[in-house]
Amino acid sequence: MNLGSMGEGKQVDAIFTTIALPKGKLGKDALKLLATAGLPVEGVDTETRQLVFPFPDASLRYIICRPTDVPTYVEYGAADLGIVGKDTLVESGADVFELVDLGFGYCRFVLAAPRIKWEEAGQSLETLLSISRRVATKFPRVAANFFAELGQQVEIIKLHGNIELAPQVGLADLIVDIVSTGRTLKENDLVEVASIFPATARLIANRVSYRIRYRELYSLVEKLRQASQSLN
Ligand SMILES: Nc1ncnc2c1ncn2[C@@H]1O[C@H](COP(=O)(O)OP(=O)(O)OP(=O)(O)O)[C@@H](O)[C@H]1O
Ligand SMILES: O=P(O)(O)OC[C@H]1O[C@H](OP(=O)(O)OP(=O)(O)O)[C@H](O)[C@@H]1O
Repeated sequence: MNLGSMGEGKQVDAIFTTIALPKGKLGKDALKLLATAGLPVEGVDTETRQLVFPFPDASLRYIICRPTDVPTYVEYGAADLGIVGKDTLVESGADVFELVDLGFGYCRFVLAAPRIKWEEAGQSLETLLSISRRVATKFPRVAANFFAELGQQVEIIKLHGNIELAPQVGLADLIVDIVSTGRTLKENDLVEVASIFPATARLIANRVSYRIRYRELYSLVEKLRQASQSLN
């Protein structure tokens, strides 16, 4: 919920609905979803330096965020709605409503190991984990939950990208990362040794604004839900 300026030099107290859009891999599909839902998208680009796109006639504005920041903008109410990968959402631990599985941006979390280590362990996860204790990941919360469920104690090393590098230079024995085509694992001679959970893009909402502005937001959410169904 935000107070916006309505142009013509005239300041009007208009309540904009703010939607946080991710730049990067999900940006294009997010814009396609908005267009399919009949929302304005003229001139919106998730990859430029313009970070706010207001549409006063529709009382709507989009803000362009780093994907990992989308849950934060929504949780704090700087955005009413947001589009974010389930992977990022779970990792953030943000207290938001998860409203719609939008279907695009499919990937899945895996535990992966260097092929040679996996073979040395006789392709047994138990054996592998008895000799491999350091895990590199961009997703420490997801990794910690996964190992806690297995009842395994490991050391988790947080990285910000190119996770597949860590086992090649001895920083870690294993990685927890998202996989889509599997190409990156293959190119780095890593193999999936356990599947954790799948992820797709989600529509999320700020808990307070979704309650207070239920009517407007519900109608927007339904348009987006129907658009996602028609695209999948
Ligand atoms: N290889 C992939 N194939 C398909 N979807 C992916 C892939 N990698 C990531 N995703 C999905 O796209 C989302 C955004 O990924 P992207 O690489 O654009 O940003 P990021 O680097 O994870 O975020 P940040 O820049 O904030 O760290 C991920 O959270 C995930 O849901
Ligand atoms: O299975 P694939 O289709 O090869 O995709 C998987 C890769 O995509 C993601 O990386 P990203 O491109 O987001 O870069 P990052 O390492 O900087 O996170 C993920 O972390 C893998 O490295």
